[in-house]
Amino acid sequence: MQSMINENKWVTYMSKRARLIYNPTSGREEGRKRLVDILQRLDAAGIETTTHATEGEGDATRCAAEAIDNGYDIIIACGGDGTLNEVIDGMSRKEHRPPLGIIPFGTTNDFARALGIPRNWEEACELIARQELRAVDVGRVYTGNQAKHFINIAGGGVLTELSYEVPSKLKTVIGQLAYYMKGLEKMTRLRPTELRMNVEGHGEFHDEFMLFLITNTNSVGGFEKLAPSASINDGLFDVLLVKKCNIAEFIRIAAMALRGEHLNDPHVIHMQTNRVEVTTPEYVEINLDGELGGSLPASFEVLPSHLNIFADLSGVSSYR
Ligand SMILES: Nc1ncnc2c1ncn2[C@@H]1O[C@H](COP(=O)(O)OP(=O)(O)OP(=O)(O)O)[C@@H](O)[C@H]1O
Repeated sequence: MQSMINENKWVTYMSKRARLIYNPTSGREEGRKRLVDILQRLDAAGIETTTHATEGEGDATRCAAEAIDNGYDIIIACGGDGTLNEVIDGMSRKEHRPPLGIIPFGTTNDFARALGIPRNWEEACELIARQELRAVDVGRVYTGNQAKHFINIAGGGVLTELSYEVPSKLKTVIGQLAYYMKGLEKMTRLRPTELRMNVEGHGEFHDEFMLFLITNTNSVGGFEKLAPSASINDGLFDVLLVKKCNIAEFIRIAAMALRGEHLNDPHVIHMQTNRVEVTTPEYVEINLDGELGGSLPASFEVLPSHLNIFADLSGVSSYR
């Protein structure tokens, strides 16, 4: 607590304590280089910030949970979608969840893009300083009796394995292009998977599918029109299924998806729901926000308005 004299009156104000969790290897390692500037900017806004540099997988999850236990007023995730996913996972398990700030320094930054959080670090800090909060839905997935969380997308099928196959060094050097290069390589290995999906309100789907996607936002892997009706606070997932097809058809559907014209294709099934169960006789890995999240069988549910995130409520800021 600090005190100061303002117009001859003693005014007492509480400065806020923030825990900034950053991944020094994210994107082009920009977060690490900008750290001092970020701390100065937050300090000027009355936010006293301590930092934690993540050392590897799972570290951001642990650190976010500890920060809540230690009574921090604000948690800030600084990195890419993987770091953000881990922070959200750590926070979503807790009963008390302080506001979350996001400074995007990753390669794709899907969630920041979906929320209109600027890619420019100064503008992202400005949003945190302004302290306008937006409630957002979080996805919870159970595999066995283990629960994990995602903010942007969950999925399975051959192409969703893409993101964790791109080596981080390659991502650092050439950014988003790395995904597309790896994607082209993967096309040659494309094959369908037998899935049984129980979609609340829509019934059971049992067929061979190229992939399934369960999205919480409308911006996924650079495809900004993948689920045009998806909203981060409607209490619903958008589910997309692509039925068995050949490589040429799949490339055609992917090209249509870039333009947001895929939903009427006969190979594509699109639904909105708050709960999905997926089983398969095969071994199918699950992708959560771009990272490996276990394997099927799994059940997915929406936690409506589970987190409060610093965002621009006027809609003026945008990711660019
Ligand atoms: N010090 C570290 N060295 C290597 N990997 C780390 C380190 N700290 C965290 N990680 C791992 O790196 C993963 C990816 O990080 P992150 O998403 O922030 O960056 P990115 O992959 O460049 O961005 P994007 O996910 O937007 O493509 C995290 O899920 C985390 O498990």
